[in-house]
Amino acid sequence: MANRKYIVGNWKMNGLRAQLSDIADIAAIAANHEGADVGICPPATLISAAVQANPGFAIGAQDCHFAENGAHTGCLSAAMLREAGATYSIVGHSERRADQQESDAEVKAKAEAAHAAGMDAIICVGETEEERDAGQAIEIVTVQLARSFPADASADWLTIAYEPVWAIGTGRVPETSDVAEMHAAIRDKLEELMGQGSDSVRILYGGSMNGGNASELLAVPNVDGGLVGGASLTAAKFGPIIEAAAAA
Ligand SMILES: O=C[C@H](O)COP(=O)(O)O
Repeated sequence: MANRKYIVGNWKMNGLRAQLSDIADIAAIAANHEGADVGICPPATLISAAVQANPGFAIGAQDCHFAENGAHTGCLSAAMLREAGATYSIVGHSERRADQQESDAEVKAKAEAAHAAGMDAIICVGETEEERDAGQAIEIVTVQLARSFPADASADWLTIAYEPVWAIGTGRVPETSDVAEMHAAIRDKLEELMGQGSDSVRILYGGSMNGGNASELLAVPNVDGGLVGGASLTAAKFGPIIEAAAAA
């Protein structure tokens, strides 16, 4: 089933208040391209201001804690982020899986916490270069997905992002045939995990997507959008990706 394309910009640890004007510029481009769904996940410090300045534009969080509250210094609960105005949260990004040793079980609990707080969730999965070279990419990613998969999952609130770790921020992009093979494997796994409705869950590709390669990547079967890092930081770079998604 063809899904409407969904493009999310993940700003990672980039952005001070001075960059709120970039979000406004991106929101304006998105408003002119109604054929695609577009959002930005700025640092948590900018969520509230970004939401207030851009009503109707989808601002998300980059992570949330799995607990409702408690002694977790420096962390933010899903309810806090929802109250700040985030309508969805990325969970399980590979940078967090690596830096914070986040387990699949934690990622699952985070997705469930996001949903319980009234947010949608984008669960990230992806293999390392060593795992791909060893021919294990599909096994690694589908097992990661199954173990990170939340209870009561529904396309109404769940999105999956496939991000090969070796393609993130490197300028390297997999062959489209490899992207197609992986997205088909994720689609099959979703059907196994969810049954009916699984074909409506959008599967994003992430890893060095830019204005030059977005059209080709978005044309791959089962690629329902993109999770974009570096090329989402300015309207000049993100605009062409939004245009490609709206035209896809
Ligand atoms: O969350 C976004 C991804 O990690 C992709 O980042 P990138 O577009 O800078 O490669």
